[in-house]
Amino acid sequence: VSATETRRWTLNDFDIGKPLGRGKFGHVYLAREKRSNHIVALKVLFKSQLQQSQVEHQLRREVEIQSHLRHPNILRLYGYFYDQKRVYLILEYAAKGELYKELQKCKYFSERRAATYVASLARALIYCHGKHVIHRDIKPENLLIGAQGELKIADFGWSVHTFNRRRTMCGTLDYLPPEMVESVEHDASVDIWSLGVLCYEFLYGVPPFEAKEHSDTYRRIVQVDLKFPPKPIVSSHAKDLISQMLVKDSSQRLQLHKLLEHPWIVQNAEPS
Ligand SMILES: COc1ccc(C(=O)Nc2ccccc2)cc1NC(=O)CCSCc1cnc2[nH]ccc2c1
Repeated sequence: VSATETRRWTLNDFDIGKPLGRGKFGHVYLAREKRSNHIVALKVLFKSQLQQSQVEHQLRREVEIQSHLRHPNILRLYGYFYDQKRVYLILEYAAKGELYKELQKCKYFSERRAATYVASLARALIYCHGKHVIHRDIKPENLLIGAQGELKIADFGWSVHTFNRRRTMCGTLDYLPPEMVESVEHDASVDIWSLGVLCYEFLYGVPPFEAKEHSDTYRRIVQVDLKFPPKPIVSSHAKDLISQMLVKDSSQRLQLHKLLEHPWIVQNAEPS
């Protein structure tokens, strides 16, 4: 299923399997490309809904962004096609499923598992930033697990090229950094903040600024009200790394390449 093939895909090229999930704009199915027997995820989007939500341009831009991204920790978009009523995205299938389900099952991850995931996400984000793409939506719901247990950033519903930064609010508040919650200009350092929130949630099972009311979460984010509970026991290296990422002044946040040299990552992440 090489994306370079400029062939016109049609539905007849695929055997459709079980539903994998339901997104806002449509359903996702397991599918097998008939000639290669390659297993993929086929996302079906209804043109009517895309038009209603005026996201066709965003989808086009996203397909454009995705077609240039090739990284082991970024879910591939192999290609797309459409018919009268629907647009079909041919996506990589992540055999071990959704990360947030795994996190719910384990409550929280070991330091080795958390560090391995954080390191692979850091490498994927360094790669994206190198291509002037900031992701801005790094949260458990947007992460999948590949057949070898590797993490895949899977949803580019909100990725933008840095030159046209948008300020629309996306997803839950929990993962947004102060500059987005206060909707001021932002840059690639938003991904470092979100990675810090994710690292905290991997280790404690809950995001750091969680609160009952949106207004309380908002206040805890802008005040960077960061607290480390006594349980589960987490190493001081891990807390030090999180404290260097969840910094209000985006210019003072730990740089992603520095993260890969942090003692907690060096001592705990599996070699890639
Ligand atoms: C690169 O990825 C994507 C690229 C684009 C879009 C998208 O919909 N863009 C959009 C739509 C409308 C308007 C504007 C933009 C979505 C994804 N990614 C997913 O949807 C992830 C889960 S579907 C795949 C998949 C794989 N492997 C699995 N294993 C278990 C479940 C599962 C599920």
